[in-house]
Amino acid sequence: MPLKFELCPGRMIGGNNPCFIIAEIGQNHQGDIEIAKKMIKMAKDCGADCAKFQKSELEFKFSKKHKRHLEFSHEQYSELQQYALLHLFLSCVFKMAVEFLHELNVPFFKVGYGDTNNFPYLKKTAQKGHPMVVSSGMQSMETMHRVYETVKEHNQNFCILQCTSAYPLEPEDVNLRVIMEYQKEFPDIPIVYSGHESGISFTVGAVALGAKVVKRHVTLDKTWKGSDHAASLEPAELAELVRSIRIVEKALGTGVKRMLPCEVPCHDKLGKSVVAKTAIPKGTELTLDMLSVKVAEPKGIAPEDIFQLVGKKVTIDIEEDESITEDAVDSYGKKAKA
Ligand SMILES: CC(=O)N[C@H](C=O)[C@@H](O)[C@H](O)[C@H](O)COP(=O)(O)O
Ligand SMILES: C=C(OP(=O)(O)O)C(=O)O
Repeated sequence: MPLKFELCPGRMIGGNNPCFIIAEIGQNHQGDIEIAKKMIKMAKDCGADCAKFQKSELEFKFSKKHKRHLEFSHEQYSELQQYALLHLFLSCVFKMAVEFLHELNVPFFKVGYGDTNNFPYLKKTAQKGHPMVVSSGMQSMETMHRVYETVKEHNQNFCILQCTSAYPLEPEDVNLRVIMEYQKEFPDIPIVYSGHESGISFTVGAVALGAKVVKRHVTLDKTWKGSDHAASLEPAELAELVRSIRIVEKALGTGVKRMLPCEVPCHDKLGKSVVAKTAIPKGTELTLDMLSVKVAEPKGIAPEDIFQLVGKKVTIDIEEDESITEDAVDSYGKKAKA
């Protein structure tokens, strides 16, 4: 079962692939297509991997008067998709939108937390066969198990994201440890983080914990009217988030623990060796109380090998504080170490 899959054409996620960074434009375009285009360009310029919108079919979601001015038409979405200079995808929020987004052929489907436990919708979305990112805001682990089973039956390429549905999100409610719980509960899918906090630190922390995709709301101005702006990143913050994530990814390294070439100067200066605690005449059989560990020149036997010296004879006279080198010990060396 894949821990990695292609979320957008040519862009794998999961495993050691770079974290996929989604700039959520959502409804922060204020219903103005020119602002929407500006935001797509801004997301690209800041280094995000994708700009995301939310497509709702309002008659299925809300009563008649609800914020109609914030919703673009199908034609406008097609125009935006043409405009998009980077991978654009649109989140689907209700049944009819699934059909439209399928027609629009967006690279992947995002299920917002408002629909995560809407199982008929989830199944229908999964059956469309596009890769999926499913939010877990407002849900329980039990529901997320049902979500996993439901989607998995129809679609192997999906990920689940940790999200707390509060704007702006306070540190004590972020619950980044859920990322690790999901990694244990759902080991064959990538885990994702969607943040509604202000600032970038929790999102960077989520990447350090293994989030393979992150999603943050973005805005051109946090003071604009609307519920999401305050929990959104302005361009400079988005750019900083991308920079920080890329640095943290480098810092995550390989996980292989060994002395790295960059540590050699430090080891040359501060690495310790086994030295003689007192003068040791040639032919003496070594005991632990004859040995000490110090920074010494030249380097001698490494401290971790000190016990292997016990019972061995020295082949030369060794002075107090002098390093004990391999050459000075009878039958010491590779064979003794092995
Ligand atoms: C569930 C979902 O879609 N949530 C989205 C993602 O975070 C939000 O952007 C909402 O659309 C937004 O907060 C709603 O704002 P208003 O309360 O102004 O309609
Ligand atoms: C609600 C959404 O996002 P999230 O659940 O990640 O906050 C969305 O993508 O529309």
